[in-house]
Amino acid sequence: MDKLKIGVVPYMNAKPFIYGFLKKADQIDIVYGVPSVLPEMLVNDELDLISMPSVGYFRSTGYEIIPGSAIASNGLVESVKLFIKVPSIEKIRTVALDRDSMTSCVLTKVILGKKYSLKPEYIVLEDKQKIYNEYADAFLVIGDDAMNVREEGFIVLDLGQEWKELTGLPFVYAVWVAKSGSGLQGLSKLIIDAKECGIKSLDEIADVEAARLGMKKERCLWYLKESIKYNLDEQEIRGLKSFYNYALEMGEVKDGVKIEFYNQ
Ligand SMILES: C=C(O[C@@H]1C=C(C(=O)O)C=C[C@H]1O)C(=O)O
Repeated sequence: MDKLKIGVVPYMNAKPFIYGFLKKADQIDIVYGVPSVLPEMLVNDELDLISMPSVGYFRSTGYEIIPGSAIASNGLVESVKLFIKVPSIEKIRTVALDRDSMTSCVLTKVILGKKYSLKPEYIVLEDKQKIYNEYADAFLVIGDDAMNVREEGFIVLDLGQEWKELTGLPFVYAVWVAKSGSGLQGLSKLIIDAKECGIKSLDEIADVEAARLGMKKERCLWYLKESIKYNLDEQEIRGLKSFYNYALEMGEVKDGVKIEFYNQ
């Protein structure tokens, strides 16, 4: 039988799932890609299943969400941050958005628009090192890099926390998605099993990640245990629907997309 090709983000937040997938290397091939490139690989049938940026799901049809798992936060996320260079939030006129991101680019627009009544110009942040130059007033950085930015001289907004303050809900950055009618069996169990295996091994994962990223193990463990949430339960689904409504109002997603679950 062909191996299942799973596309995942290369960040620490996906490592609990990856840890479990690696235990089934005889059945699974893992392909790493940043959030802005994975959806296209699913469309082109290069992959069977991906951690789909929530916005990617809401921009298309023909996908289904595998129940039970997500990459989410309920308050502080630590790895999705807006670094503001101007002296106050109200002074932001230009924002450079991490080119690797899809969901958090729209989250930035929702937070600045709805919480701070701002409509800045948005440009692309091609190279994260450029945030130390002053070519925009604020910079969105996601993933592991966001945790290693030198924060002196910036006002920093944690967008997971900002979302929680705006809505009182968790925020879902990515869901697990396959094409509708792909006929693949047992996907929900496969992902839940992988996640449970990873969650039992967070201590070991934190050790590896600390060495990989040059970070303290305690910080990695806190991030993996407290900041990132791995389940897609009722509250997360409410957060996802609320985000869809905001994104729709801002013209960022397709009209009429439903949250459809994969049930094979
Ligand atoms: C929490 C994060 O979530 C990621 C952010 C995404 C995005 O902004 O498009 C997509 C997938 C997630 O894995 C992060 O990048 O740190």
